[in-house]
Amino acid sequence: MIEKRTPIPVMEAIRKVMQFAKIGEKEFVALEEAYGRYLAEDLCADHDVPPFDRSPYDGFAIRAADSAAASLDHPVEFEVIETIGAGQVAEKEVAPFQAVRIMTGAQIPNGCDAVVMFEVANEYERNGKTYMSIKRPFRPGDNISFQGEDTKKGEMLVSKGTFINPGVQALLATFGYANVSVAKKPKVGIFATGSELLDVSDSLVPGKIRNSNAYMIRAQVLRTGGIPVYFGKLVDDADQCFTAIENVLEEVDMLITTGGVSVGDYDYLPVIYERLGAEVLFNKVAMRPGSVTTVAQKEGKLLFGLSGNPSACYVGFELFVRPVIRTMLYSTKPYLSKTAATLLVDFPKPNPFTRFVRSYVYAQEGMLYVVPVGMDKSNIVTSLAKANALMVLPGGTRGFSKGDVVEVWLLENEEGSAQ
Ligand SMILES: Nc1nc2c(c(=O)[nH]1)N[C@H]1C(S)=C(S)[C@@H](COP(=O)(O)OP(=O)(O)OC[C@H]3O[C@@H](n4cnc5c(N)ncnc54)[C@H](O)[C@@H]3O)O[C@H]1N2
Ligand code: MOO
Ligand SMILES: [Mg+2]
Repeated sequence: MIEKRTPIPVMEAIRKVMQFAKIGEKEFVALEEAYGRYLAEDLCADHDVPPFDRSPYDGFAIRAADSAAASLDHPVEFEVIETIGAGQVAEKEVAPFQAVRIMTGAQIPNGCDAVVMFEVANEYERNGKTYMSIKRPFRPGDNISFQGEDTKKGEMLVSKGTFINPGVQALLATFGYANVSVAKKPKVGIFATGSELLDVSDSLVPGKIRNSNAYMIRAQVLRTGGIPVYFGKLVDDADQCFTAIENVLEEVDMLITTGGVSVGDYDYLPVIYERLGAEVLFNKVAMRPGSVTTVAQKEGKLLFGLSGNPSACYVGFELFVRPVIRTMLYSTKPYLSKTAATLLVDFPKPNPFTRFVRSYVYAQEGMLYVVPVGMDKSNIVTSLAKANALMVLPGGTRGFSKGDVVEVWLLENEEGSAQ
């Protein structure tokens, strides 16, 4: 007699797992290494940006009041007393009807309050001196990039848990973070179980298949921001699996196994959890694929028993492992980003359990559309290559039609979702 398992709703299963999700630790990395990491602290402006009034153009800095009488018929003349480039500061006092030749990015000289672009000035020499004239008045503030106009000292710029993209890198550099406080990447152990598994470089022999889950999961861990630690594959032998798993538990923040979680004669994970003294949080989820997904915890450390079937394994990772990793990376939005899209084909299968259909979402003329990719069975591997989303069809529904608006969870969107 096999043990009877009671499926629990997906959201309840996720909640159970998340009770054991921990906030991670911090570490410092050089700014050059920070791209792709997650901020461990809020980023606040500790000075104004720009830090001084500066010129947004190449031209002449003037005192706007001097230009008040300028017109087409009566140009006003200024003596050009100095030239400054970006990084230089004017040395001379600017008296009435004097100007400083100034380049983009240079600090506005004291007393000046407007910039005249080269294109609207007429520059000439007379008696060994340089002059320029203009034919229209300028107001104070014309063509000035003001101190603090980008951001003011004390403003919160980016919060803890934010993915460091190239824009965040620019901010970190602007505020002088040669070293950046980032979330330490969690170490995620991986075992693939199954006596049928060949190494990637092996030729096919009768009854055996190549181990694809290990490489898929490695990539999913990397995509999520963790460090995959692949311990290799295990044959379906309870003792060997038990010893191997027990030996590595200390080394990792969480452990993923694939395969061996169902009710087959060689599915040893249930026995192994028992021998480890781990508490099984659930061993059946009302979802397809991945209904056999089992999660256990030992002294707060999560053991994810993902299905051996590739699509079920993939979905199990995204639903249960991803939010745990992202929480360790300080994310307040650890779940997959959620949105809605218009279904482009009929999907007549009824859904006794909530179905996560590997799908492709795309935008066209301001609308989002979704199409399932490949065959919707949990042992399918090829559909995964085309999927950029999971279409979520709630349990208890009778099938969906072309034109229906359905929920989709995005697999490759960095933003994430708070629930
Ligand atoms: N009597 C029942 N049989 C099954 C049930 C059930 O409820 N009652 N559930 C089915 C469902 S649903 C799934 S999903 C699978 C889950 O099986 P396991 O998690 O125990 O995984 P295995 O038996 O080890 O393997 C299943 C399948 O996946 C292939 N596999 C395994 N590892 C890999 C790998 N690393 N790379 C690629 N493919 C892998 C394996 O060869 C099998 O074909 O159980 C159903 N049975
Ligand atoms: O767990 Mo199985 O993936 O439901 O197909
Ligand atoms: Mg099995």
